[in-house]
Amino acid sequence: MSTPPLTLWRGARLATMCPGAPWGLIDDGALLVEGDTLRWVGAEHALPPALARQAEHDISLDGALVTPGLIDCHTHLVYGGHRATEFELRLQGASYDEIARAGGGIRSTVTATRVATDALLYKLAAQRARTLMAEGVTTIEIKSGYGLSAEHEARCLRVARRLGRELPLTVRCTSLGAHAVPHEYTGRPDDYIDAVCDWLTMQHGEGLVDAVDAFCDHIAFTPAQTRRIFEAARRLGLPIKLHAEQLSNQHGAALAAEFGALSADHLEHLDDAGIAAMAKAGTVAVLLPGAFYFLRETRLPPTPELRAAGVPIAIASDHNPGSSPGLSLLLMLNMACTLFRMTPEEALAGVTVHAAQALGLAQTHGRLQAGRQADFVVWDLAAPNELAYWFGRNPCRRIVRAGVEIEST
Ligand SMILES: O=C(O)CC[C@@H]1NC(=O)NC1=O
Ligand SMILES: [Fe+3]
Repeated sequence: MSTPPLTLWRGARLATMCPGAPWGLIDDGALLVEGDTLRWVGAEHALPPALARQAEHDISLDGALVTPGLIDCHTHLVYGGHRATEFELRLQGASYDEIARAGGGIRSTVTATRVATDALLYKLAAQRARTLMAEGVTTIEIKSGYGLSAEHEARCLRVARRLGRELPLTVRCTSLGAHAVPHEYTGRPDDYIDAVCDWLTMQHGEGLVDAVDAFCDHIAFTPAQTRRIFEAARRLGLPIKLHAEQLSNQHGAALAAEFGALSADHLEHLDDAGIAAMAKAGTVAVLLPGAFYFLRETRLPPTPELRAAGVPIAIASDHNPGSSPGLSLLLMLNMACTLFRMTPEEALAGVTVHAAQALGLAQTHGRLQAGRQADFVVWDLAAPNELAYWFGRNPCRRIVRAGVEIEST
């Protein structure tokens, strides 16, 4: 079998995000790409001449900044309809909780999603994915959670899987049946949890699931109900994640850590016991500044305490129609610094190294390192801290995903 061609990208300022230097920075760097993999990464002067001579393509980047492909590790990209009217109601004083309890919120998007055709759900989700991709996103996690029945949850996961097949994008699918109780199960949450556990087996059998998630909060599911979802996931050998401590402290993060969760997400109400449990389990804290901002939250996630405890912090868009209808992961970098007081380097690690870890991709994605998938972005920027500094500007110049340059849309 013929070996794939080697392409040399030289004259780059590499923010490798590898340990050893801030940003893993290599000023006069080079990448050697073989097929979909990084074959060599380092200072250009150290590149073995014999290896350089094998390159069929030689591209000079004139000192441009290059980072790993960006990873959006928490989205709800597949849904129908929108919630702009709810946005107006909240501006007039209604709370997110009140709207949800009155049957709006997630349930209203479930209604719109169930009546949407597969073709429309795919078209809408693909448009959203391409918007994220235009900013250098090469990996996206996509949750279900707006179908809330065996049929419609599977439909949404199939749409997500199709995005990974048809777009130059790595897609990880997360089953989030325990997002809300659908109207047909009103007053019967435990019966609904039974149904979710049952259809999880079918989804897994069809290859639709990479991880399982739930919404553990006072307006959603209890820790006991969440535990049943986790036990079903464990029986299927599926990793878990959790929407935890977003609106109240249900000690969901500690429960997620008990099950060795890949991540616990939101975390505005996370306490010291939850932080310690996450640190011990190696569970990633996924912070979602878009939801914090859009819901006008005031309680900050405990970033200093997470940092002190050594809990890896990831940042994601949480794109969804109710709490975070934004499609700019770069803006999330700025918000992570401006609102959550993370450093620009922590924010970039949050959408590369730590986001990869939150998706179970810690060995293959998130760093510019030999042996990893060749996902990288060339930026019209000189310094890596500019990525969190500029907002409302897209400085992405060229995107390579799995060794193939993506035509900018
Ligand atoms: O409002 C929605 O449609 C989803 C909101 C989203 N889901 C969740 O569990 N927390 C959130 O912020
Ligand atoms: Fe979410």
